Amino acid sequence: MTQHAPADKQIRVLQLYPRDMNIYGDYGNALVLMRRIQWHGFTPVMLSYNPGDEFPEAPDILIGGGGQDSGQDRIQQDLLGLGDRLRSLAEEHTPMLMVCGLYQLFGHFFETRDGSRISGIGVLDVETYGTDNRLIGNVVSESADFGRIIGYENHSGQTYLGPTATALAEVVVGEGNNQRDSHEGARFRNVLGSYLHGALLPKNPAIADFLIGTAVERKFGEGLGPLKAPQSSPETLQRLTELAREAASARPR
Ligand SMILES: NC(=O)CC[C@H](N)C(=O)O
Repeated sequence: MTQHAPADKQIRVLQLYPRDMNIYGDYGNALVLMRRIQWHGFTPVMLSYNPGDEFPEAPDILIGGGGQDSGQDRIQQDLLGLGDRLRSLAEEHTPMLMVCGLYQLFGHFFETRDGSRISGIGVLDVETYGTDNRLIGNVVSESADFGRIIGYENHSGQTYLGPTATALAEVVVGEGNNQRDSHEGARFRNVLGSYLHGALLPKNPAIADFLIGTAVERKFGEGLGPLKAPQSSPETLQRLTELAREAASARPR
């Protein structure tokens, strides 16, 4: 079986700020994308961007993870410098997944508990306020676009959607964006923001395939075929995913 697609069929995945923004298993999202891109018959290319780097050309998918408030503070200036470029990519329907700390900074701002503001780039119409309450534990949520989304939250910031934001999902178990409404995450075009780590994509392959399928459609004008994993049947992969989802859903918070 051919495991490698021709080099011209590359899908370029760009990880934003992996040095500072990459906790609670977020790197697993990058690994899942690499593997599934290959299983879908394309060549994955992993790129990283840290403060001061040259921004890689033509990324097809962007991902970003969570971090401490101090990490968010460290990347703030650099991220603001990328604002125009990232807003254009979002407007052009580039698929992106931003988790927790970078979800907050893809919004307008994160106001920490001491009242200082870490500015965001406003791709998503959301605002975040630090609180004394840390929201921790597994989350089960329902999304119109992706079905049941399961993950793990750990944040003290609480996020509120503005008038032009759409929630990614509604929480069934856990807290999600905040303790007042039941929203989890946000979506603008193909940009998904979510509080869920764990990592998110191993337990939610529907979201991984949305990111990959959107990238493939935009770049090559074709849809995704069936998954071809060299060592496992699709049924085995499905079963492993289900076991992980069941285990996470059954754990107490
Ligand atoms: N897990 C995270 O990314 C946390 C983000 C932010 N520092 C908060 O506590 O809200």
